[in-house]
Amino acid sequence: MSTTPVKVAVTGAAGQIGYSLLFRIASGAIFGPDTPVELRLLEITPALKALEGVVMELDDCAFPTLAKVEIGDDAEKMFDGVNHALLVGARPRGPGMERGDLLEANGGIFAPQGKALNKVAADDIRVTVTGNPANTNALIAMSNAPDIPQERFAALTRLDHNRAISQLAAKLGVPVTEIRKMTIWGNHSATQYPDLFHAEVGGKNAAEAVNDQDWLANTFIPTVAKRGAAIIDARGASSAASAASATIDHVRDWALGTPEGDWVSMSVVSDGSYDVPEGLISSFPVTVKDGEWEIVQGLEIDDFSRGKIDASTKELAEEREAVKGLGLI
Ligand SMILES: NC(=O)c1ccc[n+]([C@@H]2O[C@H](COP(=O)([O-])OP(=O)(O)OC[C@H]3O[C@@H](n4cnc5c(N)ncnc54)[C@H](O)[C@@H]3O)[C@@H](O)[C@H]2O)c1
Ligand SMILES: O=C(O)C[C@H](O)C(=O)O
Repeated sequence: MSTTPVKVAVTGAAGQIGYSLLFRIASGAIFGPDTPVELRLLEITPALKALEGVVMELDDCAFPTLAKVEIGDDAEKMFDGVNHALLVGARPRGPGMERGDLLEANGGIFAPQGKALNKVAADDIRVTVTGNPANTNALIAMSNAPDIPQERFAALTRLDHNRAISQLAAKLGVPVTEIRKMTIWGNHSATQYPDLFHAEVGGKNAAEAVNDQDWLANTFIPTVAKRGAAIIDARGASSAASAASATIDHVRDWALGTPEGDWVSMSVVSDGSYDVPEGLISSFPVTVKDGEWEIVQGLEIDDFSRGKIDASTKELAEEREAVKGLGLI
């Protein structure tokens, strides 16, 4: 086992997602069995007692890969020297709300956290935002951290990506392992566009394998895009274990690379690729090598897909204007 632990900060560590996420990270699910991790857990002051209980449970697991755990309510202390920051801590939406409705309540969390990361994080810091509205919260954190390269900020659309794979596999009666090159475009919101035209099933085009435009447009896309709301409706609380699992998948692939012949969906800063306005944090198909992501280039975008991508990025542009208005960027 290597001796230098990877330092991973998790915010909102006493919350629902935290309760799934921490144990997976500590058990080596991101960096593997030979890399120790040090956890830095940030919470608001009233949640620190509950967090102490979670740390007692982490201790009781005796994970060989867990080198150290620190907890606290001071972002600058918790983020000091961290290599990965998983920004989960934010209020979840309730029934009848859209994620964008959380902008005012949650946006304010990400400006000071961006500033703290800018000041004290390690030079190789990578920041993943799970807390909603994830894309615009990532934009806020990025905009408040001018010394960290913009490419080091990402928002989570891996849960949507995994949901899309699962729905497609169920429709075609194939294992999820048959599915490659799934893409979520745009915002982690009801306007997101899960794209079957570039996905593959057993090496063949997924839209052709489905051969049912009505299912694709009127069942598949809304089922994936509204899955979060369906879970809130059924569970009375927003997705937690699946969100934690997607966060693990996202950080692992960012750190260790994407598999040959496949790509993943990550919300990253747009360089204008696919006519997504520059500077927005929008979901794209990406490959990762040596810790650096690249947007997959050269995919043909037909009129149907164009309309869907434009609708979602228009919403992201509106969210950007809203947080400008709130003075957060
Ligand atoms: N991107 C995605 O795919 C996805 C999926 C599921 C949930 N989410 C979002 O993740 C967020 C967390 O969800 P949850 O179910 O764990 O919520 P939760 O309410 O159970 O936990 C949130 C935790 O964040 C803490 N917190 C609040 N402000 C903080 C701050 N400034 N610093 C540190 N911690 C702070 C709270 O004390 C709480 O313990 C929500 O915004 C939810 O909507 C995103
Ligand atoms: O839907 C939500 O509000 C939670 C999360 O973003 C999800 O997609 O499950």
